[in-house]
This record gives sequence, structure tokens and C-alpha cells, in this order.
Amino acid sequence: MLALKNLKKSYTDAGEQHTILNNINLTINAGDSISIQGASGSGKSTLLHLLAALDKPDSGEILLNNSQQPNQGNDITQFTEKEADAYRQFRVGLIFQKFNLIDCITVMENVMLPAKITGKVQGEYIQELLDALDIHRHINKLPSQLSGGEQQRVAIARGLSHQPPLLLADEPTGNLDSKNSDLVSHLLVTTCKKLNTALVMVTHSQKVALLTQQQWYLDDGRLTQI
Ligand SMILES: Nc1ncnc2c1ncn2[C@@H]1O[C@H](COP(=O)(O)OP(=O)(O)OP(=O)(O)O)[C@@H](O)[C@H]1O
Repeated sequence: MLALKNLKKSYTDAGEQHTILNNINLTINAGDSISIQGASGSGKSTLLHLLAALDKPDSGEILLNNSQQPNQGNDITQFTEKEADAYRQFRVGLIFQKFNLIDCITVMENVMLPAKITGKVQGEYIQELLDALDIHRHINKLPSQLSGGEQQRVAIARGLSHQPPLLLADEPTGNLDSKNSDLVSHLLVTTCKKLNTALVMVTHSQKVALLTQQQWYLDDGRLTQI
């Protein structure tokens, strides 16, 4: 589905160049679940931003497999802003550590946002998602009326409401206590598996990482499978 080839990214700070990602190669197939660990500042969020076409690498390619033309890949690093917007809206779900829910609209309205934008409103599927994540009781509340664990489950439902083939999660359990972290990470992995959605999850937790099929570690710009 996505093939990362020789990705490089560096930042210049006080006139000095720092290489954050150095020749990253990774293949993400439909339904894969992948965790990425690494020390603070090792480049995990930078890598997710490249996968979401929110940022561009210095060099390298991220080839997006097109089911109509399986041997041809669109390089998302070359997308125009309009193409990147469409890619994010239709192909990607995003989950952030701090939930990023919109507080002036209800839980249901938050969940439905990506589905409405893409026109993929499938009632039965949404009900299944709300059931799987055990949030149907809260749909008419505002996000601020929920606990942290409940808010993160709403963020997962929002990330999946438009049935994206790829879900990118940046430390989705980073703000949760250990009981909620276990619950939410388990739900995240099992829900993606059920939907055949590929999951790429950045985490600091070895326990959470072990729930995914593939564990990768980012260190000194290099990505290694562990
Ligand atoms: N826009 C930017 N300009 C300059 N440096 C940046 C920029 N974005 C990130 N960096 C630097 O790149 C490095 C990697 O940042 P990144 O946020 O990807 O790390 P991370 O592994 O996700 O860290 P954490 O686990 O603390 O969230 C850091 O040293 C950071 O300061």
C-alpha cells in the first residue's frame, strides 16, 4: 500500500544541519500493524508527518499503491497541496496524543466529521465502531464531559469513521493511565485488524508496541525492526 524508499529528512538549527531520518525504508501492506519506538527527539513524529503528507522529505519516495494500476505508485512526496489534502481526507486517519477533539460539538459530530467530509456515511458501520469502542452511551455529550480514556476512544472512532486504509497514531496512549492505556491500545489494534486498516503507531511503551505485528525502532536516523 505504501512503500518508503530511502527517505531522508534533516533540519538546520543555528546553522548546523541535523539528520533526523537517514535512508528509511519500510513497506506498509494492507492490514499491517506496525509500532515505532525510539527515544524522545529521534524523529518518530517527523516520520508520521511524512506518511500523512503533512511534511516533505529532503529526498526519497513514498509510493502509494494504486489498486487500479498496481505496478505504478504515486509518490506522495510530490503531491500538490490539493492532492495531499485529498490523500489525507480519503486514505488516512489520524490520532494524536492529545486527542484534538473539537469541544464545541458533540461526540457523535466529532466522530462523523471525516465520514461527512468524504461522503462515506455508513450508519451500520458507524454503529459497529461505536459499539466496538464502547462509546455509544456518550454520543450526545461534549468531549469535555468524558474521561481521558473515553476521549481517546472517540478520537479512534473519528480516525476510522471514513474507513481509511491507513491509520496513523502518534502516541495515542501517551496521556492515559496504565489501565486506560491497555484498554485503548488493545481496542485500537483489534479494531484496525477487524477493518483491515493498516496501523502505524508511535509509542514509548514496549507493552503497547508488543500488541502490533511488527515492532520497529528509530535510532540515530535509522529504522530497525526488533
Ligand atoms: N520544524 C522543525 N524545525 C527544526 N527542528 C525540528 C522541527 N521539527 C522537529 N524538529 C527536530 O527534529 C527532531 C525529531 O523531532 P520529532 O518530533 O520527530 O521527535 P520524536 O521522536 O517524535 O520525539 P518525542 O518522542 O519527544 O515526541 C527533534 O530534535 C526536533 O527538535
